[in-house]
Amino acid sequence: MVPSSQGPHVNTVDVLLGDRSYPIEITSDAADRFAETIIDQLGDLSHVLLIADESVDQAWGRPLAEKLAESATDRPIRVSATTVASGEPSKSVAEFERLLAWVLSEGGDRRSVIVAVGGGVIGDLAGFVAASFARGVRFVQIPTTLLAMVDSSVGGKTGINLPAAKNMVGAFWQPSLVLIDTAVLATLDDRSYLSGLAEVIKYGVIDDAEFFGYLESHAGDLVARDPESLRHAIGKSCQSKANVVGDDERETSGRRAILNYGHTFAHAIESTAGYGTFLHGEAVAIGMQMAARMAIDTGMCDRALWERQTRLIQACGLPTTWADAQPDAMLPVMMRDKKVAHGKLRFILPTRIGSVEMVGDVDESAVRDAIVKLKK
Ligand SMILES: NC(=O)c1ccc[n+]([C@@H]2O[C@H](COP(=O)([O-])OP(=O)(O)OC[C@H]3O[C@@H](n4cnc5c(N)ncnc54)[C@H](O)[C@@H]3O)[C@@H](O)[C@H]2O)c1
Ligand SMILES: O=C(O)C(=O)C[C@@H](O)[C@H](O)[C@H](O)COP(=O)(O)O
Ligand SMILES: [Zn+2]
Repeated sequence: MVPSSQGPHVNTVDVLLGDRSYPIEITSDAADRFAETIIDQLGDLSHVLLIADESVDQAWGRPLAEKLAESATDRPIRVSATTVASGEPSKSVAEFERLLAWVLSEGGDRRSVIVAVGGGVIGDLAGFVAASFARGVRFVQIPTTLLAMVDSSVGGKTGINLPAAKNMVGAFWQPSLVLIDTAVLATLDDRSYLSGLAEVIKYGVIDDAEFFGYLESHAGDLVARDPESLRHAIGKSCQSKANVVGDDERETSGRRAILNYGHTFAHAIESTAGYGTFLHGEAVAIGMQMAARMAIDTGMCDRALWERQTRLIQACGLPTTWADAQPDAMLPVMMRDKKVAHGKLRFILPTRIGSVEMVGDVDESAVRDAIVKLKK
């Protein structure tokens, strides 16, 4: 991304959904232009409600709020701002209710626009507030973690957790705009950063064998946050997700369910370990290993896939096993997965690198075996 006299280079990926289409703008060192971009792209904008993760508020939330208030001198914009405590426990009914009350007390109405500044927790939570308040107001995603840049800010799945079921309450509600500035990642700790690489690896396994090969040869660069490899990985991931969501916005045809690879296990890992014990990406890494293990054991894929996936996950500094995994605790939680149909679990399992299938009618013993085999 080379800055020029016209301003920084912007790589745009479009999510094509008819009248709900929107651009994902990927830039570096351009966050000071976000206020202008929001004003230009959203048009009729009189009130912005900015919801930021407390850990990025000072560096990114407040400066954006000030710029928004200053930018439109001809047509002043009222800006309200609040913060949310960092971490998965904030994706709760209590925090959702607090934010709805806050929007109301700030005089929010159907013309208000919610701007989410943070990782997947803030995007999911603030997006659900946007989907719910006054039966839906527009919202903008400004992702500040790698995971949010490559996955959660795109596609319109918003929601919160119930104590025993991850993402169980929510809505499909598309953002009007996604603004990514990779410079924001400079303050992200290594554990949270690496967690985002799990969802990047997911796109390689489910959709794009060539990209998987790229990740194998650039894992070291990505772990070291090499800017060029990072921009490539973010662009490819957003394009894969945009294609899938464009084909099946609400997971009705089954196509979108491929984005759930590893997630039936991952959500049970997050929930049974206690929200916040594992970062989402860490649980997805272990969940993809459990799913690949099931695929080998049921003859759906060969061992080579398993070996390549294991090596890549490990090269990205992510866990591949969970010593405390308890099938008896995980199975009841898995039965609340949103892919369950007619009381039966359905899994996304790989057939080869770049291709997965939805599989129903899996024996419970195969699920238990996969969990136990990854219990090291
Ligand atoms: N909606 C979707 O399609 C979708 C997709 C994938 C994941 N998710 C959800 O996203 C959540 C995980 O997202 P996440 O990994 O971004 O976690 P997160 O939002 O909890 O962020 C991780 C940590 O990084 C901190 N942080 C964020 N940006 C920072 C920055 N720039 N500098 C310093 N610290 C920063 C946060 O305070 C937090 O402690 C999970 O709840 C998961 O279910 C949703
Ligand atoms: O966008 C999707 O569709 C996904 O499945 C992306 C996942 O990475 C993400 O974790 C999502 O929130 C899981 O959705 P859920 O429907 O299983 O709760
Ligand atoms: Zn995920």
